[in-house]
Amino acid sequence: MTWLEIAVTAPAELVEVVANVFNEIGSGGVVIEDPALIVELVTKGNAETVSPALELPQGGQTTVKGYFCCDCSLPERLESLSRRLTNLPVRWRTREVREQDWATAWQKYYKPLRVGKNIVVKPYWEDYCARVGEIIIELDPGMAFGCGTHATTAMCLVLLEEFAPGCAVVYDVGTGSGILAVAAALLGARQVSAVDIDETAVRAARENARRNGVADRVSVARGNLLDDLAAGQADLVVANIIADVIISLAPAAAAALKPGGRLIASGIINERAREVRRALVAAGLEPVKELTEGEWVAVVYRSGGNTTSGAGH
Ligand SMILES: C[S@@+](CC[C@H](N)C(=O)[O-])C[C@H]1O[C@@H](n2cnc3c(N)ncnc32)[C@H](O)[C@@H]1O
Repeated sequence: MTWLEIAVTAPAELVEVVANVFNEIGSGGVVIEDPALIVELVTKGNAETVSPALELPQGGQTTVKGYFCCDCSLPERLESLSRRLTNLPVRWRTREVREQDWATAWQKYYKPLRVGKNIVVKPYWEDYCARVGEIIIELDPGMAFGCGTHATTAMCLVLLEEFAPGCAVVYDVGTGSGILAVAAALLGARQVSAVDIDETAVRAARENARRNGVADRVSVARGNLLDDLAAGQADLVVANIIADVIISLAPAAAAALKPGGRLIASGIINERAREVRRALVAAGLEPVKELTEGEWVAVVYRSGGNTTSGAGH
C-alpha cells in the first residue's frame, strides 16, 4: 500500500502539538526524530545506543512525521492539516512511501539504553546481557510514545527509581507505551493503574506489561486523565504529558494522592515551569525535587500529611 509521509520540522515546544494534530486528523502513525537527542547520546558516550544506520536530521530542529493512506480521504486530511499548521512556525514537506518503510523506520534509532542508576530500556528484538542489579524494561513501543530516549520519559524513570520502591498503588496518566507503568511495577509497586486517551497506546502498554511479566500488577485502560481512578488511593501519580495538561490536572492529582503521596510530573517545557509550579502549590502540593534536561523540566510534589508506604523521602 502507498502512504504519504508528511514531515514537519518544528521547534521542541511544538513537537507534541504537531503530533496531536497528526493524530486528530487520522494519521496511520507518527514518528518523532529529535537530532538533539541523538547528538546527546553520542557525546555522552552512549554511541552504542545509536545505530550506525542513523541519518541525522538536518538543521537541529525536530522532525515529526505523520503517515496517511493515499485514498479518497487524503485531500480533506491535507486541507485540515494545512489549516491547523498555518499559524505555527513550522515547515513541512511530503513524499510517497511504502508501508514497510515507515512502520519500522524508527527501529534503526532504537538500541538498549541505560537510564538512571540501574534501569536499562531494551527494545525486545535486541540482545542484551544484563549485569547484576540491573532492571531491564523490555519494550516494543510500536506507534505509542515512550521508548525511553526522550528526556521527559528518562527523567520520569530516574525519579521512579527513587520514589516508586515500596509504593502500594501507582497511577500512570498518559501511559503511552506503558514504559513508566512497567518500570514502577519492576521497581516494586504492588498495583499500577495506567490510562491513556489513545487506544493504540492502551494496546501497546498492555502488551509491554505482559512482555515484562507484570500484567498481574499493571492494569491499563482507555481513559481521560484521572477521571476513572479512585481519589485518595495513590502513593504515587506519574504524568508525563504537557504543561497545560499538568496545570489542569493539578487539583485531581492532589485529590488522587494519599496523604504524603508523591506526584511526578514531566513533559514541562522550561518557559512554562513557573506556571506549573504555581498550579501545583495552589492545589495544596509541596515541592520535593526538580530535574532539568535541555529545555525540559520534571518535578516531584508531595501531598501534605503523613508519609505513605512509598520510599519515605
Ligand atoms: C508524552 S506521552 C508519555 C508516554 C509515556 N508515559 C512516557 O513517559 O514516555 C503522553 C501520553 O499522554 C496521552 N494523553 C494525552 N492526553 C491525555 C488525556 N487527556 N488523558 C489520558 N492520556 C492522555 C497521549 O496519548 C500520550 O500517549
